[in-house]
Amino acid sequence: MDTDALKRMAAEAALDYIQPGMVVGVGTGSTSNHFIDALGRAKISVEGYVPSSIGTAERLKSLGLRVLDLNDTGDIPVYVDGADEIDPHFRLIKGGGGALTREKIVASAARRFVCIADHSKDHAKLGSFPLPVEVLPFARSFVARQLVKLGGNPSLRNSFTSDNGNVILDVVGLDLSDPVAMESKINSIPGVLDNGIFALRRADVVLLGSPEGVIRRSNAPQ
Ligand SMILES: O=C[C@H](O)[C@H](O)[C@H](O)COP(=O)(O)O
Repeated sequence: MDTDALKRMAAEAALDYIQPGMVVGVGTGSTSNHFIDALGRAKISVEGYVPSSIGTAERLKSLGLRVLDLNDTGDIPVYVDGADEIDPHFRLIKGGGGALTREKIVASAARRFVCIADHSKDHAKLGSFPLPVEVLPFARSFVARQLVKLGGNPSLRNSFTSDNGNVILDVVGLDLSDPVAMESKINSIPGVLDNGIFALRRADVVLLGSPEGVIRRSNAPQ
């Protein structure tokens, strides 16, 4: 079974967490795109969807699904999104597609975060995927120097501007053995919008597509 089929399997399993009348947060990326397509087929009568990126909003609209502005909703019952790495404590690295800042905002506004991925994203510890950091263009070089002081080796993502008009530094070499501490340290650098460590706001449920079926892990009472 190819990776895309495993992503689709996890995405379709996330429909179990969607109830009529809900406001649903929707992530970004290829796995989230499968989730959007599954929503389009399922036609659940939700109140609407809060997208984590312009691309996600466009895909939702193209399927006739109602898009809501986060500023017009209260707390969101559920957020569904993919990840680049997942550790056994439900902590994540995200931002391979550069949508990490809005993703973290919508995830933080959600009462339950359901993370969907193929099983290759499952890692004993975080750190093999280069950590995306969204940075104001004005502060790019300054932030890069601070990341080097933290032990990292940043490189500018080529020809990429985020939905918020910013650049992404992809950082290798950081010690992520304490993800909460590193998430906070990086975010305290002036000019950093956010970074792709999701440890302060972890996933609550992880659904992994695997050749044996969907592996379900839960971090919270259902
Ligand atoms: O910025 C992008 C997101 O964090 C994605 O959710 C993440 O990169 C996973 O993407 P994919 O589902 O395409 O593997």
